[in-house]
Amino acid sequence: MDLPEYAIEAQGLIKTYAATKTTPAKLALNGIDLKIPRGSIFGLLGPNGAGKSTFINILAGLTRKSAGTVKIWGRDIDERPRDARAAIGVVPQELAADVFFTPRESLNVQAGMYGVPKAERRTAELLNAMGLGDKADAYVRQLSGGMKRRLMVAKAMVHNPPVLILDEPTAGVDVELRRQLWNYVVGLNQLGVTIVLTTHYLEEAQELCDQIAIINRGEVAACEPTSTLLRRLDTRNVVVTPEEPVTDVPVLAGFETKLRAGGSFAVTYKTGQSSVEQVLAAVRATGLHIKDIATEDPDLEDVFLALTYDAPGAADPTRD
Ligand SMILES: Nc1ncnc2c1ncn2[C@@H]1O[C@H](COP(=O)(O)OP(=O)(O)OP(=O)(O)O)[C@@H](O)[C@H]1O
Repeated sequence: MDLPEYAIEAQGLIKTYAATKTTPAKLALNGIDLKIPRGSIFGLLGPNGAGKSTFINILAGLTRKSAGTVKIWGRDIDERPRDARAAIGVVPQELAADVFFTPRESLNVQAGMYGVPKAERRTAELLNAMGLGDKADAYVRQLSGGMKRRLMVAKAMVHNPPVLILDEPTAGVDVELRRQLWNYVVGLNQLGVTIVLTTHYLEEAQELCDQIAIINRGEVAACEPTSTLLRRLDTRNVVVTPEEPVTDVPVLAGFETKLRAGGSFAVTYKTGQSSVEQVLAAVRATGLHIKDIATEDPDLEDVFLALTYDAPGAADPTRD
């Protein structure tokens, strides 16, 4: 069978939520074009209200789009809605566990809904993979928030979909469980599952995703390989540790400086305008002796802020 080049393709996707008695109509997606390559771990980032959940809910068949086309695993959601939906597993943002079932029952019910024959069910395997093996027969209401979250990932995978979508999966999950969850997700990706996730943990997206789309006000502000996105920001820091720790940040002509822990300080420069050499010359000119230096690349937080807050229309009050 030919595999599609893209796990998900959206073109000209528009969603307007209809007005109600108390709220005006809301344009949540304003022409989204996105191609999510098969086999990738793709991050969808954006501020609150950017439209990420709307996009995911359209993929999941929970929200109707207003215009545009969407293909999941090459299947158009209008022409082949059932086939398209069978190709994705979605872990929603809200914890919506069925409190009357045990995890084992919950997975079996879900598998039944997707028509997975009993012989092909992987209930025990999925529960073990999510660290829930010993809770298989506990009541779901006795599980912690992190356990419920992992149960939802297991549920999303019962029909073995080639695409797994996680809407802010680590919100409210502690650091260790988050690690475990990501290890499992990366493991699935290595088996060939395409992963799409939304997260507010920018460091996490930077660490995990090979490609990132930044959504802002219902539009794609950027969609690039993570490394390209990071290179876009041309500011760098040089962290200088002087022989004698400083308590006041030195004033350097033409550079911004900030105090760091332990008497070090960071000097920010633009790669297009200056060089590390020039930074060091400016430091020496103040009479300081340099013990050590380190350079820092920008992190996604910087890129994100630059793209979402300087984007054209960002200050347009008519859009909210
Ligand atoms: N059912 C709805 N009816 C009307 N407006 C809605 C509805 N759902 C979402 N919106 C609005 O559409 C916009 C996009 O919301 P959406 O939930 O998709 O954003 P998001 O990027 O997922 O945000 P968050 O990170 O907070 O989850 C927001 O302005 C939101 O208030």
